[in-house]
Amino acid sequence: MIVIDENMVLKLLDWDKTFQAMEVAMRRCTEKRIVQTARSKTQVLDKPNLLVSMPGYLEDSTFGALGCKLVTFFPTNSNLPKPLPTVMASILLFDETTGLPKAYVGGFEITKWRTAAASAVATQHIYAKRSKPLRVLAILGAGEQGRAHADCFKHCFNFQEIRVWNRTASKAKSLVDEYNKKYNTNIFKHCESNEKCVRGADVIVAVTNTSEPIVMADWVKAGAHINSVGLGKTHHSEVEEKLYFDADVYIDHWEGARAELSGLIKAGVQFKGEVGSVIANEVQTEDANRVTIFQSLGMAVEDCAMGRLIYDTYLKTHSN
Ligand SMILES: NC(=O)C1=CN([C@@H]2O[C@H](COP(=O)(O)OP(=O)(O)OC[C@H]3O[C@@H](n4cnc5c(N)ncnc54)[C@H](OP(=O)(O)O)[C@@H]3O)[C@@H](O)[C@H]2O)C=CC1
Ligand SMILES: O=C([O-])C1=[NH+]CCC1
Repeated sequence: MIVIDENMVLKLLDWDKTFQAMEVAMRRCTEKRIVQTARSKTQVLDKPNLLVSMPGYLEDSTFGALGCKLVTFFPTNSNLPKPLPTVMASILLFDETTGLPKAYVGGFEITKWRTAAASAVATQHIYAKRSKPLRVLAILGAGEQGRAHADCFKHCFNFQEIRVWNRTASKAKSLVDEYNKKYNTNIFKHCESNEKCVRGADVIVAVTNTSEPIVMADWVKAGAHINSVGLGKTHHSEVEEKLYFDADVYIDHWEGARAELSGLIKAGVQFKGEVGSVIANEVQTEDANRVTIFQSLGMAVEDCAMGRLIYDTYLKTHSN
């Protein structure tokens, strides 16, 4: 079995290929060329800490794979004397003919990259391909995912302003300073409040652990697109609930949504469709003034596609 550790994974990752892998995973999902069930969650007794297993099979000549991601979600890690990431992951790939384990692939970087790229794919297909404005991006949350989204959206789109807000302001300020230097630009701007960050933004990315809404309906401009990524207490705690009734809400996978968005479903929110069906041009939002929301849950087959991409790239670059 090949071991591809986090350092190696980071060397092999590439935004364009990650975007392509997410497009394929989402599209195959809608074409029913995947198998994945709702994730199973093992909670560490009375703590909020979870071990989550995400097995999946994706049929595709380029990105297809049989694999399982094991992900830990330990929000208490941020309070440790030496903080550790709150989301960590490992991916196992198996030979789809024999079932033999093929590779262990570190899943920490992959989880960041593929989640950010899934938001970018959703933004491209639900929003940008309708020739909607891409002037101001608002990122709420400057943790691992906030940083990955900042890199990914800088790479995939051409925003004139990328605003960043974080509950702990110093982290957003560090991100802004670091990214303006890294990209030799001044488009990254720190926002003192989530309201200032959201008002007037064309595209909004929420990537926090909040269990209280941080994107209020009245602040969101007509026709804006929101990627809500954070898990929080439920998978829809970042956006004020009333906005879900006035928006077209897209999901990554029906089965995952039924299991993990039961709160929204019980409240009566209807989902417009999977992102895969938008990629396939089967569903689209027609009204330019309607807000769109991608409620990102994350899918096992996204990790399968990434495992395959990294495995193949590793073999190509380490042929001996
Ligand atoms: N949909 C998907 O596919 C995936 C979703 N996720 C989810 O994305 C979220 C972010 O993950 P990640 O960046 O790795 O986590 P980090 O721990 O690195 O960052 C957490 C962020 O949430 C903020 N936050 C925590 N509590 C609150 C609160 N009450 N109000 C406002 N902000 C708060 C933190 O702010 P501060 O700095 O002030 O503490 C920080 O910006 C998590 O909920 C995670 O489960 C992760 C992977 C995949
Ligand atoms: O899909 C994923 O890996 C996750 N979703 C929420 C936390 C981790």
